[in-house]
Amino acid sequence: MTSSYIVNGAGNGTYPRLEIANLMQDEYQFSLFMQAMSRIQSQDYQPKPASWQEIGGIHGLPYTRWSGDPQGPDDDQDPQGWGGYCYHASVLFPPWHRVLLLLVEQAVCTEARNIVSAIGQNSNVGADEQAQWNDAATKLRFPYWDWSATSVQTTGLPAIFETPSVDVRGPGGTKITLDNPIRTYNFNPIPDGATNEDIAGMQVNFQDWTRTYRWATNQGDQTDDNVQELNKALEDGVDIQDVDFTSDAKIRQKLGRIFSFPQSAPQELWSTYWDYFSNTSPQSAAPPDAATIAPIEEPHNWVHLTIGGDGDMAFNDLAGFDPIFYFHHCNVDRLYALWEYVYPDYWLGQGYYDDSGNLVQYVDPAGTYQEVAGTPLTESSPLAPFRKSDSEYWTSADVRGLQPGQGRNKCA
Ligand SMILES: N[C@@H](Cc1ccc(O)cc1)C(=O)O
Repeated sequence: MTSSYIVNGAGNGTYPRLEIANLMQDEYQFSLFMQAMSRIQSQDYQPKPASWQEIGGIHGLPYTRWSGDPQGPDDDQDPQGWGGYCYHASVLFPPWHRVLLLLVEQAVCTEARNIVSAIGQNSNVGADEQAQWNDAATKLRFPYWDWSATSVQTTGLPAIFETPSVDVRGPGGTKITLDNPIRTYNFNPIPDGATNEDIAGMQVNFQDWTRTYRWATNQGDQTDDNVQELNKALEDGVDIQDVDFTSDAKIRQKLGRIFSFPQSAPQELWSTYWDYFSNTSPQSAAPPDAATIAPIEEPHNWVHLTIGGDGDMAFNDLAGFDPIFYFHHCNVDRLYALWEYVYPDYWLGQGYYDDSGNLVQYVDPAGTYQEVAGTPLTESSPLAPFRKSDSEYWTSADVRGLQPGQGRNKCA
């Protein structure tokens, strides 16, 4: 049997994830990041579990096993329910996506180190320059896009996400021109199960579209991103039939409410507050301030819709293929880390307390590829398909918190 692809993050010590604009200031890191992204998106990239096609396919479609977990089940365990691996509307929403980010970061940083090793063979590269590349490969982390910055209201989506080609620094002062790997992903192949449909009067053609789109313009061969419409949605919001593409100002306002939790709630409400922070469909009874707090998942959903329009990011099934998904989730993960720092006690643990003081377990609301709906969820539930060893999956407890003593947080 082929072995599992063990997820252990970027490696090489602890370095900050940078905002995309800051990453671009570092020519060496930015070059390695963009080259590594291009390479993992190429056809037949090896190792296969670290290829974009495979990583992108974990979240939603295709409803098949990720090649990094060959010991996982062969089939969708709950064909009536959700068929991807991701958790939404669930207490596991923040930690599951945290581990997905460890995987994509590992794939990119590993490839960046491969690029730097090859530079080491290049006789036009002197010792000083080699040291710069080595340093960049050590420090590189997956960048985030701060959609919560006020500048987004006026400048919209940063241009780097839309420019068709990008020049980066090559070895020995050369220039490398890349098809921009963070603008779109070219499917290889289009995921099984992708459909063409009419959604709120917008025709989406996922079964035919050979690449990811944001606010896809028209159809057939003419399809492209409609950045103007995307930016209009970010700046002012757009309503199409019943779908609300929320403006960035409203998204930011909603985000503020995730930091309006009470500072020191009684212990029996700790898990309830996690429930009301982590997801849009809490299972515990509403705490006293339910009307003023908000879950991180909600502004997160709005960003998906506003960036995607009638394109991939707006659909759980396909969002994971658009490169911007991971910049968005890196920002969500950053906000989640800040929240953990402010509210270190609030945590799902083993469940919540009901009115009679009984401990009640959360359950998986929708099922996943690996799990049937109704399965109990605790801090020890496996976050499939991510393995921390051949015999164990990562758990939420493993990736909990920034405070000393919380979780085991061993990801360097
Ligand atoms: N389905 C979410 C938005 C969303 C889209 C894609 C995702 O991966 C996640 C969330 C909503 O309608 O609010």
